[in-house]
Order: sequence, then structure tokens, then C-alpha cells
Amino acid sequence: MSDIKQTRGHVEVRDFGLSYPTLDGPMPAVTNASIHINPGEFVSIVGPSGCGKSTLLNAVAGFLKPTVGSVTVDGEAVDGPSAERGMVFQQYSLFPWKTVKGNVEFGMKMKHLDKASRDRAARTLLGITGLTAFENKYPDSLSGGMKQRVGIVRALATGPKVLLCDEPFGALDAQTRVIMQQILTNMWQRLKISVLFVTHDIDEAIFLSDRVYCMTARPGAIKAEIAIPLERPRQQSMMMSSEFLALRRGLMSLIREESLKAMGGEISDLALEGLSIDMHGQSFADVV
Ligand SMILES: Nc1ncnc2c1ncn2[C@@H]1O[C@H](COP(=O)(O)OP(=O)(O)OP(=O)(O)O)[C@@H](O)[C@H]1O
Repeated sequence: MSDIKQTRGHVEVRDFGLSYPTLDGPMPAVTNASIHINPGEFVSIVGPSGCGKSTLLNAVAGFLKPTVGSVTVDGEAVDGPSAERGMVFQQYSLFPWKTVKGNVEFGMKMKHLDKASRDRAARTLLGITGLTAFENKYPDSLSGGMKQRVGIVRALATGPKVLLCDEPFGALDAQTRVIMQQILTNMWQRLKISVLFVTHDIDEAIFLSDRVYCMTARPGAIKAEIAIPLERPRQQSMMMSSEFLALRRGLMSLIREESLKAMGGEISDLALEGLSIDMHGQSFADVV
């Protein structure tokens, strides 16, 4: 990245807690979580299933209000969704009745940008992501990877300070996923935007991020914050390096510990080891 000093896109989540109302009373989903994203930084959140990753992300997006604590972007409290915070979902959420270019221009229209500016921004972003030839196609005729490229371009077209991504590549095949990771990194480096990225995939989190937050089992708190000192630009081959593998091992063991807790003690380490259980000569079926 260039060394231009950045001042936009500083996210601060302080002492955050959120409970969902349920028939049995408030159900705490996230508790006492503090995270920050420096301007232009790429930060991921990982953690066991149901630990509150999306809840935290949706609060930064302004879709959910904290029960306690605060969420600010550049010092201003988040009070509802805004074009300053672009969002990319796992389900592409494109408008099926609009063309690729129509989808990309939608947010800019809402911001009352004139036609010439919309056209220029849409064409530039579609060009960078290799979608120029598809600008007049409808989402139905696109592959999953293409749809998600449109989703990313659409979120970036309004010039947000922060890009929020909720498992954006979770529905894609492994090969497409790798390509999409490279496209996203490329866009991020060009636009110098802050990114908060939720994923289940530890390799993806390490490969993309400057820092990774690991959450505890529900109610999710921040268990650890891990800096990713791998140099940029990053290449796929780095995933085999000892530095990468050490980071992977560390994160995996943190998440495994929490995943076991999330299962409420139903599965013990002994059961997972399996072979260490003494069956006294009986078959498994006889014992259970
Ligand atoms: N609207 C809701 N009402 C009640 N409970 C909810 C609601 N939305 C989410 N939850 C619960 O809150 C917890 C956190 O959910 P959230 O989706 O934030 O977790 P997550 O870490 O993103 O999950 P996953 O990894 O499975 O995508 C979960 O136990 C979930 O079932």
C-alpha cells in the first residue's frame, strides 16, 4: 500500500453487548466486546458457530443497536445504516430485475449522483473486476463468483469509508473463493478502505487480514486479538510457509476450545479421540 496517511474509516466498538428479545426473556448474543479498525486496515472476526460474529458486524452496519456499549465510525455514533458503510452478504442480495450496471448504480442513484458520474464510477469498478462484458446481463445469468463480484462492486460504488463483509465467499467453491480473495485484496489496496470481514475460514482470515479477532462461544466476547505480520502483497504460496502454518495452528486451537464449549460439553476431548476409549472387548453398538 502507498504511505498516504489515512484518516477515514476508523471504527471503534467499545464494551459492546447485545441481547435479543426472546419468549424466555433477553438472550445475550454478544457481551463485553471491544474491537477497533484503524483507517485502511483489514480486520477479520472468527469464532465458533453462533458466537455473535454477524451480530457484531450488523451493529457496525447500523442494522442492530447495542444493548450496552457504543459503536462509532470516525468519532460519530452509528445510528442506522448508511452508504458510508458498504455491506456484502453471503447471499448475494442483488436486485434480479436490474442489470449488473443497474445494480452497481443503485446506491449512487440513492445518493443523487448525476448520470455521468454514476456511469464513470460503475464502468471503472466493473472494469477492475473484469465485469465490463457483463454490464447489461441480469444476475440470474451469472455464476456465483460473478454475482459476488457485482455485490462487492455495488457496495464500493458509493465510496464507503468501511466495507463490512459477512461470510461473502461462504457459498463459493474453493477455487472461485481464492480468486475472489485476490480480487477483494486488490480492490482494498486500490481504494484504501477499512474492512471488517466475518468468516468461518481460518485460512481466509489469515490470508486477508492485518489483524484477526477470535471470539468466545456465545455470548461472544473477544478471546484474542492476533496480528498477522505476513508481508503484502500476499501470494497463495505463502499459505504453506511456516509463519502462516504457525498462525493457523494458534487460531485453530483457540477456536476448537470455544467450539467444544459451544457444544455445551456434549462432546468431550476423550470422545473425539475415540480410540482411547476402552471398550472392554465389546463392540460400540453393544456399549450404547
Ligand atoms: N433475531 C434473533 N433473535 C434471537 N436470537 C438470535 C437472533 N439472531 C441471532 N440470534 C442468536 O444469537 C447468537 C449469535 O448469532 P450470530 O448470527 O450473530 O452468530 P454467528 O457467530 O454469526 O453465527 P454463525 O457462525 O453460525 O453464522 C446465536 O445463538 C443466534 O442463534
